[in-house]
Formats: sequence, structure tokens, C-alpha cells
Amino acid sequence: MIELEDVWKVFGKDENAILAQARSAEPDPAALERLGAVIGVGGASLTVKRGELVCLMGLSGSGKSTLVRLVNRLLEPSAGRVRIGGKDILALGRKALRDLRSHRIGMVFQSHALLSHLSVRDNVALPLEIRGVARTTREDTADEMLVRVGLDGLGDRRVSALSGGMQQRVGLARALAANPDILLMDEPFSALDPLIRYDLQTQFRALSRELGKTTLFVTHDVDEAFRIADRVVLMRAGRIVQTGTPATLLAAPADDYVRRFVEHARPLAASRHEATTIRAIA
Ligand SMILES: Nc1ncnc2c1ncn2[C@@H]1O[C@H](COP(=O)(O)OP(=O)(O)OP(=O)(O)O)[C@@H](O)[C@H]1O
Repeated sequence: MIELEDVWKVFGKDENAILAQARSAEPDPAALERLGAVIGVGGASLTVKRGELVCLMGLSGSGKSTLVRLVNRLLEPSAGRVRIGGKDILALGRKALRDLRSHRIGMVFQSHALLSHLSVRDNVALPLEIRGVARTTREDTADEMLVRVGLDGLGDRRVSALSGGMQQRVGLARALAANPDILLMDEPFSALDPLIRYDLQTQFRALSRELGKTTLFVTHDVDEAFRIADRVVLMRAGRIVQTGTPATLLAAPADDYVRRFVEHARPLAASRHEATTIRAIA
């Protein structure tokens, strides 16, 4: 569903010169420094299958957010190919790209970017309003999505009256309202209290499965990644270091960086059991 092939995003004074230097057989660190080069993403290749939930994990600055923004061309790649459902999205014109973003790809960020002067229902219905969907239809869809994310009956509230966890659910409902095939999630639960976070992680995993969404989920939290992901992609300095199931990363870390990352993860069985228990008592 999502295919990245040797994708690069470099930042600096001269993107082409940086790219040529970074991709050469032996990149010269001094030349890169002179060019003020930052390798946001360096030669990433990744395939996310339909219905799969893949977590992008890595230290701060490792390129997770940059990579996820290349998938819907919020950032233009410096080089490489990006395909969605087999289609080269770098070849799309402005209108086709806008359609792709509003119909096929939903995005949820840490800051939920909700409109505080609107009701919860109107926030959720916003993508449909932009699409020109009739009021009753979009409000029905919004109410249905609010039930899905556990906010049944709260449509008339103002978003500013909701807790952070509830606002994050509204953000998720809004992304789901457009019925996208793909969800891009950038640290959506990072600002939340641990208990609320556990609850949302468990519910999100179940919902994403049930609705068959293909999801790329950014987190720096190994426990979160291991709890929800089918596969985990570990990044360092713009590069993908290892891709695999949580069990594979634990059993066969590719190098010391991966080992150090995963060695503090709570035992998988324990964290999954715990999440279920918390949901049951919440
Ligand atoms: N617009 C930009 N201009 C210059 N450098 C940038 C820009 N955007 C990102 N970078 C750099 O690219 C690198 C990767 O950043 P990115 O935000 O993707 O990392 P991250 O893994 O998501 O980090 P975090 O967990 O802190 O959000 C960093 O060195 C960052 O400073």
C-alpha cells in the first residue's frame, strides 16, 4: 500500500550538491558541513502492506517525522520514489495530490490542531464539509466516528472543554471521518498521561485492525511501538537501521543501537496483557 524506494530528504544550502555528496561512495564529512547539510532521511526503502500497522521508532532527530511527511508529500523528497497503492505520487499534479490527501490519507499529530470555536461534531465533520458532503450526512458520519473512538454523545461539546486525551480522540475521529485507507500518525499520544495513553494505544490498535487501515505510526517509545505494531522500523540519523516484528528486534537486533533501544522494553506478553487489563478497568 505504501512503498518507499531509496527515498532521500536533505536540508541545506544546495540540495542537489548535498544529495550528490551524501550519495557518493565515500561522502566527505567536511564538504557536507560546508554545505550546511542535514540528512533528514537517507536512502529509505520500506513497504507497508495493506492493513499493516508499522511503527517508526528512533531517537529525536533520527528522521521519523520527515519520513512520514514524505508519504503524503507534505515534504517533497530530494530523490527516490514514493508509491501509494502502486501509484507514483511524485507524478501527481496539485489537484490529484489534494484528492489523495483528503480522500486516501488521514493524518493525526501530537498537537491535535482542532478548531476550538467549533463543536466536537463540527470538528470531526470538517474534512467532509471541505469535500462538499451534505450537512446531515456529514453529521451522521461524525457521530458514528465519535462512537468508534469512545466519545459517544459528546458531539455538541466545545473541544476546548475536553481533556487532552479526549481531544486526541476527536483528532482521530476527524482523521477517520474521511474514511482514508492510510493513517499517518506522528506521536499522537505522546503528550498524554500514561494510563490514558495505554488505553488509547489498545483501542487504536483494535480500531485500526477492525477498519483495515494501513498505518504508519511515529513514536520514540519502544513500549508503545511493541504494544501496537505489526512491524517496527528503527531509524538512526536518517537511515533505516532495522525493520522487523517486535519479536525479531528483540531476538536478533541488527546492531548495538537496536539492542540498546529494545533492551529496556518491557516483556511483550506482559505489556500486552497489562494494556488489556487497564482497558477492562477503565
Ligand atoms: N525544515 C527543516 N530544515 C532543516 N532541517 C530539518 C528540517 N526538518 C527536519 N530537519 C532535520 O532533519 C532531521 C530529522 O528530523 P525529524 O524531525 O524528522 O526527526 P524525528 O526523528 O522526527 O525527531 P523528533 O522525535 O524529535 O520529532 C533533524 O536533524 C532535523 O533537525
